[in-house]
Amino acid sequence: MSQTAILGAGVMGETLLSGLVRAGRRVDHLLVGEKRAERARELEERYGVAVVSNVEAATLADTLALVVKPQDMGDLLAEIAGVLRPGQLVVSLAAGITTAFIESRVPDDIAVVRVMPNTPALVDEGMSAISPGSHCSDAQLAEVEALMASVGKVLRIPERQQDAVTAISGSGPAYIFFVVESMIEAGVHLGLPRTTASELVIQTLVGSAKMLRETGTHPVVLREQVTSPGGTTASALRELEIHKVRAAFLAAMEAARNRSRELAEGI
Ligand SMILES: NC(=O)C1=CN([C@@H]2O[C@H](COP(=O)(O)OP(=O)(O)OC[C@H]3O[C@@H](n4cnc5c(N)ncnc54)[C@H](OP(=O)(O)O)[C@@H]3O)[C@@H](O)[C@H]2O)C=CC1
Ligand SMILES: O=C(O)[C@@H]1CCC=N1
Repeated sequence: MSQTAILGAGVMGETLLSGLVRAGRRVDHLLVGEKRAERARELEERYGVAVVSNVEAATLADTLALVVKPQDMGDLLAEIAGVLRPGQLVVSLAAGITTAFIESRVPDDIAVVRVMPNTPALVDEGMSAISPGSHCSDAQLAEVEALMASVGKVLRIPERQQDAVTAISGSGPAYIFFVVESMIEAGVHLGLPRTTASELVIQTLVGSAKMLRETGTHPVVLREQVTSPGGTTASALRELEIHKVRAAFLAAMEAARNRSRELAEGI
């Protein structure tokens, strides 16, 4: 089997690494590029994976997953470009960074794929959107699809949709955690013990998510089923509308989409 290297093993890089290990990928077919010695030791102990320099990883691996911050991508590409060879596949998981940005910094015969993953990959419920660069073959795109399928669902999308996808599923888990946190706090305000409020909210979230996925019913219909005429839910939803929560979600996701575009310009 071919060697895969993960360059940048922070939150998302380690999430991918752990998912590949869980999916049965042999650790001797994985490499990690990490510059901090302490972090390298931690990853070696936790996964038994070899942690090497970026240049060594880029020399040895067939597929390179770049999982550094968008602001660090230029430096990383400058560091490894000289050792890249024809036939290698570069997969970027960074927000904002376009395949054109990467292609302009690596040799012509390197295939590039852009991926927007999310952290639920940690529990194999990730959502990844993938887009091929200008000279990526179907087989190479399928390889990335298989790589990300080991930690959840994968969608192929045109690259022009990547900034919007980043705003929805890439950042999405944070919005959901924010809602959960807010509901737990509300439960505490209403006098419930924090543990009770947490259990109620988390199970409600899991149950609602399962209903959405398993019934395929539109969320409006599911919401209406909960909303008894003149009842408690109608009172709550009226407050959410008065406080413009729907408009706030739209504004928030537009801001995330715009930030993704800015990251591409190195702002
Ligand atoms: N977190 C998330 O939910 C998601 C993140 N992403 C993308 O994943 C990427 C990483 O994000 P995230 O994991 O959150 O960020 P982190 O800061 O947790 O991880 C980035 C890692 O890259 C390391 N790093 C920086 N420069 C280099 C280098 N030259 N060589 C090797 N490693 C390097 C950093 O080390 P050090 O700390 O020592 O600088 C750090 O460990 C970003 O591009 C982000 O857009 C995409 C979707 C979701
Ligand atoms: O906040 C960020 O920039 C990254 C990209 C999507 C989720 N986290």
